[in-house]
Amino acid sequence: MTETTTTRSDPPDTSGTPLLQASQVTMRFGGLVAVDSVDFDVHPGEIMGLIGPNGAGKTTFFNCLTGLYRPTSGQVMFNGAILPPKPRKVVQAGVARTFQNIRLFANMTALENVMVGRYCRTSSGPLTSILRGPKFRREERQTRERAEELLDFVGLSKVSDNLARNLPYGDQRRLEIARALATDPKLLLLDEPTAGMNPQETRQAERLIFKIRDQGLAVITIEHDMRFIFNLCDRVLCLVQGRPLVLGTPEQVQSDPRVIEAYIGTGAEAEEDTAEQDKEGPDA
Ligand SMILES: Nc1ncnc2c1ncn2[C@@H]1O[C@H](COP(=O)(O)OP(=O)(O)OP(=O)(O)O)[C@@H](O)[C@H]1O
Repeated sequence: MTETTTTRSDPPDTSGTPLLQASQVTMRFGGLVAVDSVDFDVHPGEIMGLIGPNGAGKTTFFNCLTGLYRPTSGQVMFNGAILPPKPRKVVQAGVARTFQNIRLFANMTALENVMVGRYCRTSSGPLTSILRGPKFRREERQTRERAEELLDFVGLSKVSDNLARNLPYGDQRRLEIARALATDPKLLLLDEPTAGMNPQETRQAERLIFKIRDQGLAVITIEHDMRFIFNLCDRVLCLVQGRPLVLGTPEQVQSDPRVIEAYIGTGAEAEEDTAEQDKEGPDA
């Protein structure tokens, strides 16, 4: 196994064909353009960050990259082929994701949750499964072994038999990542992986993502915690009102006055909204 690097490494080689390439991706909801002509790419071993104020279109863009939405226009290529428009096929192609709100099977154990992720790679048909034939039993054993390895990888071996709903919040987030990894992805998308975490859990999440990168996976992450994003990512794209504002290294993005303005501007608007609500009273 490769030695784990727990810091940003030298930038990965981006001279080859990107693993994922989004070209002019646009997503409209009626009259609202949630994502507007976005170009974006990610290479194997690269960690990309997606930032932007609330409502900038980050999750909608993620949904376009994972087959949940078919873009209104534009194209997403993954591993040399057009991304299939169905989430299940996207997973089989090698793209896995986690969601902003945790979506575990609450009444299943940690181990069972990870095993579920693995089933997209098994091939036993309904009959073999019902009869519990040799092929089924072999696949079931391999699935369990791989799930145990992944729980160990994310640091959850000790709680493998605990129900997901009884795990602390940070562990539930790591479990979601283990389940996503069980699908054998080449690209992992994380939607606000540290939301609600304390600083210690956030640092743990950072280390885990570096470990995943060190296995050769590409990672794209949405996050509002700028320290996390700028520590972690090789490149960062800032979206504002669905449009790409800046794409560059963390150093370039964090010092770009347009990015600072986009965030401060949103803060000022939020204050205006609060002042307006105060004038109208709580029942308005
Ligand atoms: N299914 C939908 N139907 C209609 N409008 C939508 C839909 N999904 C998102 N939107 C709108 O698209 C815009 C972008 O939303 P999106 O959730 O992608 O932003 P975001 O950057 O992820 O925000 P946040 O940081 O708050 O999660 C918003 O104006 C939102 O209201």
